Amino acid sequence: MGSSSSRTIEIPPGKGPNLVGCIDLMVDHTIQGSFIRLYYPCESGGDYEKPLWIPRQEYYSGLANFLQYNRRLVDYFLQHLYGSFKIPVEWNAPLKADGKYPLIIFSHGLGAFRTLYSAICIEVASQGFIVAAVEHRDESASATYYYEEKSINEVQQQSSSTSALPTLDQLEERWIDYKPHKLGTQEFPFRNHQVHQRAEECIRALDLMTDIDTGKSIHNVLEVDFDFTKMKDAIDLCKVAIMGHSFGGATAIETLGKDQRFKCGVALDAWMFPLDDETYRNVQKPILFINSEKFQWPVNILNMKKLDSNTIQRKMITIMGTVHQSFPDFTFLTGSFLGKLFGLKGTTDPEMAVDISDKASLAFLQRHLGLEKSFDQWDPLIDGIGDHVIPGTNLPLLPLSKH
Ligand SMILES: CCN(CC)CCN(C[C@]12C[C@](c3ccc(C(F)(F)F)cc3)(C1)C2)C(=O)Cn1c(SCc2ccc(F)cc2)nc(=O)c2c1C=CC2
Repeated sequence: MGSSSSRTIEIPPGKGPNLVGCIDLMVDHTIQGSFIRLYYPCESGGDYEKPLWIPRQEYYSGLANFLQYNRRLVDYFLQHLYGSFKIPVEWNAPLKADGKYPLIIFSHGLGAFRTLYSAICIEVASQGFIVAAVEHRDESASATYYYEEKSINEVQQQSSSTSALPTLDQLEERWIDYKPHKLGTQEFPFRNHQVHQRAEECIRALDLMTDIDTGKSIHNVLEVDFDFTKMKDAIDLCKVAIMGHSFGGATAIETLGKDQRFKCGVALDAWMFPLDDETYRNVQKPILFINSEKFQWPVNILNMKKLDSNTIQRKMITIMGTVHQSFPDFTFLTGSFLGKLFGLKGTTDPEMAVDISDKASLAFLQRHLGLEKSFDQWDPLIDGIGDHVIPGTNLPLLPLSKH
């Protein structure tokens, strides 16, 4: 890492053979709709702009609110630092026509939103996947938005449009901020309700990707001119998996229990608290738990072990020298001093940590989606064999587990 002046902080580009395209998709405009940042293998040779990492100012004030620091100060600080920051993808580039791609649905953590795991999503897409990073409307995101029809009389003032689907000028933007659980109330029912809503949103995202694969005409509320009919027959709907970080890890497990179309899951530092007993009974699919060294605690690990099985592959590894924030993008975007101060970096180099997580994920996805790639070269990582990884957990578990 050069000195702070010469250092360029950036999200690493994908290591795979594909250039990565990116587009935002909201269908329909209501709070029940899907809001996705799509990463996909794209054609090379074009000259496409790179999209903003955090595309709207409102996300910064949402983050400031979530972080419970001085809202105006953090809002200003984050905007000043990251406001013009772009990610290494080709915005609105045409999909690379190369048969059917396996599909990953990605679920963000508490206080995050759809764009903050771009390093992982870009790497997976570069390896030949379509990745749909959903934005949850369960009030767990730092901020998110949807639209409502303007009251009818306002709309009548405008050109009375005949098209059934409203256009942006007839819609009102509505923002939802992060909602902390009310102190003094039970946190479990609140988070459990959210994890069920989050799973439904992942299922609806798969329904939307299924519509896109059938070539159905898609009305993208976000008036970007991406032609989704180009994705007809490009998604292998028999090879669908779900990934998520922290609350998103719990969401991945919940979704696997609800919808058999998802064939396996990768839970990155899962937060198991929101899950109910029925979910543990319902999940019958392979799961890879990739844990950080510092985030986990005994009860959370024991909840993961409740999913151990002799018949269904359930794997757990821990990447040493990592923290909870080693998975989201912020781990790349601060110098080591601030990074360690805010708990955004561990002692293991951030790129190496995410690289290990990505390789273990790809090996697990190849094994359980039946891919014909070379990701099986990283199979040892799934068994906790390799630099900076151990099998299972680093935690000294409760004596209970000895019996
Ligand atoms: C005070 C707020 N208090 C609320 C419960 C705890 C806040 N907190 C620890 C934080 C997030 C932290 C963070 C981020 C980002 C900067 C920045 F400066 F770089 F922007 C700084 C400092 C502050 C590390 C977590 O919630 C940890 N966590 C997360 S963090 C997901 C996330 C959020 C925002 C991001 F920008 C990136 C990633 N996702 C989960 O699903 C769960 C947990 C805990 C249990 C379940």
